[in-house]
Parts: sequence; C-alpha cells; structure tokens
Amino acid sequence: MSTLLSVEDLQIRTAARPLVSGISFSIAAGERVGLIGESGSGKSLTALAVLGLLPDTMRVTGSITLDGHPVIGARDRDLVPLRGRSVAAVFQEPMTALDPLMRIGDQVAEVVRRRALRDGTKPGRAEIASRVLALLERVALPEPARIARAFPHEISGGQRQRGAIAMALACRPKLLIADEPTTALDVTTQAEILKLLETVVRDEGMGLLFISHDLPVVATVAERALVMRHGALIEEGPVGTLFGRPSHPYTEGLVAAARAFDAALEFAP
Ligand SMILES: Nc1ncnc2c1ncn2[C@@H]1O[C@H](COP(=O)(O)OP(=O)(O)OP(=O)(O)O)[C@@H](O)[C@H]1O
Repeated sequence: MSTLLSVEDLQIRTAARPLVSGISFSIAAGERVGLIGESGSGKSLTALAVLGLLPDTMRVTGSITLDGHPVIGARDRDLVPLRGRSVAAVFQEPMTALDPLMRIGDQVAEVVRRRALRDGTKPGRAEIASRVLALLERVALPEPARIARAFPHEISGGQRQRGAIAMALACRPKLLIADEPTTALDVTTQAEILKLLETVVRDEGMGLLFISHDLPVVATVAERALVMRHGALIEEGPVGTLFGRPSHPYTEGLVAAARAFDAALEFAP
C-alpha cells in the first residue's frame, strides 16, 4: 500500500522548551491510525504540524510528507491546496469548523463548490443542493432538508459534529484527521459518531489519524495505534497487540485502567 503520510523526526519547540521530540510514523493510504496519550502529550501539536497550522512562534524541524508534498517549510500558498484535497480535519468542538452566522446547508455547499472548482467543474445551484442533501444524509442527519436550513445554534452538539463531518467529507480528502471529535458529546452520541466516522472513512477508502486520550475509543476506530507521552512516541503497533500485550509500562497502565473501568461498569447495580 502506498504511503499517504510520512512524519520523520518531527520536533516542535517554543523558545522556552521542547514540546514534541523527534517522533516518526507513517500512515498508508486507507489506513486508520489512532494517536493516544494523556493531556499535554503533544497529540494536537502533531496533528497541527501535519496540517501546517502550527503557530509561527514554534520552531519545527524534521520532515512531513503528505500525499507526496512536503509540509514543513512549505509556503502557505502551497499548503492551501493540500488542505481539503489531501487532508481535512474534524476537531473536538464543531463550532471551530462552523460559521455561527451561516446556515448548515450553505456551509457544506461552499465546500462542495470549492472542491468542484479544484476538480475543474462548476456545478449549478440544483446540483450543489442535491450534493449537500446527499452529504447530510450520509452523516445520518435526520430531516436533512430542515437541518440544511438551520443555523448551527439551532441544532444539537451531536448534529453539529455530524455537520462538521459532512463538511470534511465534502472535501473528499485522502486523510481525515479527527482530534478528539467525540469528547464533548454524551456517551450515546459519542458511540454513534464513532460508528459513523469508522464507516465513512472505510467506505471512502480514506486514511484516518484519530486522536484521543481514551483507549477504548481508539480501539473502536483504528487498526493501528501510536502512544505518545511527554512529547515522545513510546510505543506503536496493531491495536490488538498493543492493547492485548502492551510492552511499555505507560501503555500497560492505560490498558489496566480501561479494564478496571469496564469491570466497574459490569458490576455496577
Ligand atoms: N500555542 C502554544 N504555545 C505554547 N505551548 C503550547 C501551545 N499549544 C500547546 N502547547 C503545549 O504543548 C504541549 C502539547 O500540547 P498538545 O495540545 O499537543 O497536547 P495534547 O496531547 O493534544 O493534549 P489534550 O489531550 O489535552 O488536547 C503541552 O504542554 C501544551 O501546554
């Protein structure tokens, strides 16, 4: 399988301290990879580095190749076409992706229009509207026509996250980065969104970099996982092996904590 993302010896630091120290990993086309680690371990910075969105105050070295294009050191005008076509992202808080003053349907339509332009086509209004409805249906939004006319504050948090996923899908990226996309949601909605993400990514043959501090959540969507701690990559492997026979004491601790939580749930009255 061809390599979609290759990260080599990525280092991120501020003037004051190192934040990510020399991590390397790759994601093959269509592969679903989890990035797990405690709060502050450097997961989001790693994702932002892949998107070329780190603040200018940070010094970044190493190399990142996404869909055959270098990211570190690239000019913004070379990165803009990569975002959307090669990579799209879904974040914890869907309002970061949604414009509060624009109807959901118009926001998705804007992405559909831009993606079509990049493909050299210019679909008419009716064609765009029907693609928008198809995308809202794809992410299992109830009454897609009503949701298309709604403003973000008129729908639930779970529905907003589905809207944000629809926008990411409209880009038809080769890699989807999902950074804690379900953390802000209740447990039932969380399970539904995870299932949705897993299904759409698999159906569309996209690669996935799924970031979470929650081990069972990562096990639901990823085939392989990377474990980060204090800015370093400490372990990686297929999800079954990593969670069944962890070799690093930190991963062992994560697995033990998840098992203890499961056991407590089983015995709960
Ligand atoms: N803009 C910034 N300026 C300075 N330090 C930062 C900045 N953003 C993040 N950091 C620091 O970099 C480290 C890694 O942060 P990062 O957000 O990548 O962690 P994370 O693993 O994604 O955590 P969480 O699960 O809480 O989102 C942390 O120590 C954080 O305080």
